[in-house]
Amino acid sequence: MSGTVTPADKALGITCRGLVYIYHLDGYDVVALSGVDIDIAAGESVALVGPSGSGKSTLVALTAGLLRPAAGRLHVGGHDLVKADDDELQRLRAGEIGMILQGSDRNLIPYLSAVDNIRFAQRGIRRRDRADLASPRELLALVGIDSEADANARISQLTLGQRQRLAVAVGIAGGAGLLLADEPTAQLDAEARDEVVQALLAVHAAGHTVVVVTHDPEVGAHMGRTVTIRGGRVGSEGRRGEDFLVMGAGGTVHLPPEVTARFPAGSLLRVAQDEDGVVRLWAADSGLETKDES
Ligand SMILES: Nc1ncnc2c1ncn2[C@@H]1O[C@H](COP(=O)(O)OP(=O)(O)OP(=O)(O)O)[C@@H](O)[C@H]1O
Repeated sequence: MSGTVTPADKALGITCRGLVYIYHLDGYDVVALSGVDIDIAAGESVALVGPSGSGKSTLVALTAGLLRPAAGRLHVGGHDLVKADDDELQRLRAGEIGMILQGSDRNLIPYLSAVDNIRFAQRGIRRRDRADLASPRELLALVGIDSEADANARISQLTLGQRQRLAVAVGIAGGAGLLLADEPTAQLDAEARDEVVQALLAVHAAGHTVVVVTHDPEVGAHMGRTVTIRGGRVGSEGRRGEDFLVMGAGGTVHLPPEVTARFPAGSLLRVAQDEDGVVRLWAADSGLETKDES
């Protein structure tokens, strides 16, 4: 895969502070995100992982401007997505923010060829900016779709893996500095999954920020960082195979389930810091309390 598409100066970072999102259903509300604090630097590659229903898709949909936060702050590059009006959000989605939705049939126009899918994605870009865009064949080469036959094939003639790689190319076709991908390797076998990962890495190497929602540890392992979303918040963060808790705004820390299982909701906890920097946490009514106070 070549790396000819280089918008390094265009990569966009993400900042979320206390981000809240609530789905309103008949008669009741579902709090999908309950205060997400996250910083993703321009040019990073990040996997969002975590249990089903923890809020990963909601977070990327907000970041793509497809949903609007109920509270909190959300910036993508220099854009304030809370304040942006509908026109600005639409412009961002057409150009600066690329999104691969969950489900392989939602990102491509089935009756167009691979090349025409990319051309279609580029039609929304202002004429004067179009000259700066990579050509469809450059974008296809970047994601490993090199042959003339595949470039001109209709979507139905491509394998599922090729379609997902094409969706990656379509995602950045408008010059996006940020590519968001929601479960891009679901339903793929290991070989096709690895090819999609290579396509995402090529896009990242070409200078784009890449954020991938995934349940697949193999996918997460290839990203620079993994962020675990748990119960609508950032639970922990993985770097080079090690998992860390993340200090949130105002000193909030989301403890891992094996720790919270030991402390029922409403438990009173004591916190102490040793001289060597180790922070200890224990229940106020445990034996340790007496021991420590002696
Ligand atoms: N359209 C919707 N209407 C109501 N509730 C929703 C809707 N979409 C998601 N939810 C709820 O919001 C919460 C977060 O869902 P979300 O899809 O963001 O999680 P997720 O981590 O992406 O899950 P998965 O890994 O299964 O895709 C869940 O409780 C889910 O049931």
